[in-house]
Amino acid sequence: MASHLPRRVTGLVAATFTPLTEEGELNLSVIEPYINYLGKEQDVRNIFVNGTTGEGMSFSVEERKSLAAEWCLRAKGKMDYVIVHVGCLSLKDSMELAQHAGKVGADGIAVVSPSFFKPKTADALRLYLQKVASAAPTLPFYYYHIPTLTGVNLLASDVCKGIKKLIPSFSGVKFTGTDLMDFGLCVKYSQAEHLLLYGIDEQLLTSLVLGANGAVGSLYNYLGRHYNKLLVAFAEGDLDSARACQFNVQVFLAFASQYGFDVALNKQLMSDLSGLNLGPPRLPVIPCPSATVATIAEKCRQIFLQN
Ligand SMILES: CC(=O)N[C@H](C=O)[C@@H](O)[C@H](O)[C@H](O)CO
Ligand SMILES: CC(=O)C(=O)O
Repeated sequence: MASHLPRRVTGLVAATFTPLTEEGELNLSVIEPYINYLGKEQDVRNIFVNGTTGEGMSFSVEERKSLAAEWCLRAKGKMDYVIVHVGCLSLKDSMELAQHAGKVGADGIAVVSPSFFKPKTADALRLYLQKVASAAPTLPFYYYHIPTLTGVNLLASDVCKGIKKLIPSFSGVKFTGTDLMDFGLCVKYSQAEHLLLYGIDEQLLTSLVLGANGAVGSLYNYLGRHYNKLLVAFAEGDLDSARACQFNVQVFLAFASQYGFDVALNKQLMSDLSGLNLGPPRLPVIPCPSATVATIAEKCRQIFLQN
């Protein structure tokens, strides 16, 4: 086991989309240019793969392994930190993916709660997370809290209680929720021991005030540079500029929401804005009409190229 402390992830973490061919198969060849784009064009040095944005739950264990291996391989020397999401409905599948993530060189793993049979108590969820973590005991472990998608409404601050004793590799929470009291309690109880990564990009600024250590989200794929300005402004105490950055994102998302902003639209928007060909989403998600994507991409350029 390494004698040094695990490196800490800070700043922006792009939750990557999964590149597919027109036929809906993995398109691994896009991963290397994707990583180059994030580094060079967006100044983003951390990635979170196979999560919500990456439609991770829609892929088979084998596909998820291929993706994790390729992202880790191509990220070497270019990204500072790769977190692989390994949550599944089956505990055994998650354990297999956790072990695999360690073998291919991930810097950390994250796990959502199972969402068909749901844990009824924080205790039950902690025991589940402990099992997954035990398959890769030296890999930094993150709990991924996303109640709107899992339907598991346990407070993250309850899940984190005493978790370090159960999971020695516990390193933090990816908190994708709007309950800022729960988020605040996570920060308070962590006592700076583990990280709080916030996951609702449109209200990142609020989480920074409460002590977020970093941000994981889909918008950092194409608005990384913009969000880096927000982080700098906040760090310098320039709240007017930080708010202006955040409000621009809110104006943009309010516009995009009128068209039903979802992972399909988001992925197609990324293809349009980056020039990468990420392909369609996987069923049951349905692609968005290209005219709609073009309208939203245009709005995005209008807002963010001027500011
Ligand atoms: C539900 C979902 O996908 N949440 C993402 C992260 O967890 C966010 O990055 C959102 O995509 C983003 O905040 C836009 O709503
Ligand atoms: C957005 C996000 O954090 C995820 O894709 O899981």
